[in-house]
Amino acid sequence: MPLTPSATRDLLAKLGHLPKRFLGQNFLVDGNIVRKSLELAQIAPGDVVVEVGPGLGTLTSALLTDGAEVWAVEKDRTLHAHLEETLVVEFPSTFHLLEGDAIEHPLAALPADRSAPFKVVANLPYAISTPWMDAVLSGPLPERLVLMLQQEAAQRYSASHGSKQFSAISIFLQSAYDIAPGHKVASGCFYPKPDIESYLLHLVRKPAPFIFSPETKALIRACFQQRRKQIGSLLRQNIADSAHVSAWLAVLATAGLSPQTRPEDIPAPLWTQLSGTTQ
Ligand SMILES: C[S@@+](CC[C@H](N)C(=O)[O-])C[C@H]1O[C@@H](n2cnc3c(N)ncnc32)[C@H](O)[C@@H]1O
Repeated sequence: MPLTPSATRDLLAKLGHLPKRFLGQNFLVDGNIVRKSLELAQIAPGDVVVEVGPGLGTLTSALLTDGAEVWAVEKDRTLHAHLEETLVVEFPSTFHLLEGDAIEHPLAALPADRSAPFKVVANLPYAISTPWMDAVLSGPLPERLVLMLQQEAAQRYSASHGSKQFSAISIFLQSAYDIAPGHKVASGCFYPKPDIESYLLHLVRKPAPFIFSPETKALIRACFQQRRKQIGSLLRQNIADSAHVSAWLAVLATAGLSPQTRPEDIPAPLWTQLSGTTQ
């Protein structure tokens, strides 16, 4: 698989394919980043791995060569066809490739009987990273994820309460995963070079991960859409049952937080307790 900008350019020319910006087609061309991704994911022979957007197959071929069983979903028809003719032929029993959208198939159609345990390794198309992550957090949960992300998304996912980046996705993610400090990745590691900063983030599932119900997720999202408002009025505005509102406020009071607190100042672990009061 191509690992230099010129080899990538040549392969794209051979395929008659121009990288599509709207599909986030910035292909990895740096062997160190590929190795680092596999190392962080602790890939061992026999591991089941989901990949979103295999593209020209750079990460995919390293995963397959290291003995992983890969389930991948690629939206681009030309790239999907190229992989069908190359890696699917080379690894017929360990490479499972789906042509489709990762938002509809966040785990690349990984069957339930192959999903315990599994990992995710992906150089994500940046436009879908948060909706895809949100879909993955509905479970079954990967034990480990190594993700190439836009720096801004990586900061949002790992943000602490009290910061501007702290948001609903920070809460959902941090309630299920421990997030290791990420690595900044230079734009020269991709072809074509992206005009945004990239970050390699590494997430490890918590021993007792918390999955929010769809109703509680919607409520938390509604609170963060008006993040400058006070939690007391946000709860009254979004919950019809006043007993629920009182129960949530009582949990906050136990933690020393008043109804005047803003959503961004409530720590992630408290939101999981608040969630319990609605069930
Ligand atoms: C950043 S590139 C990564 C390519 C390759 N994995 C690499 O590291 O070189 C993102 C890939 O995701 C694919 N893609 C974009 N949107 C997608 C979607 N909604 N579902 C599945 N694949 C998608 C693109 O076609 C592209 O191949």
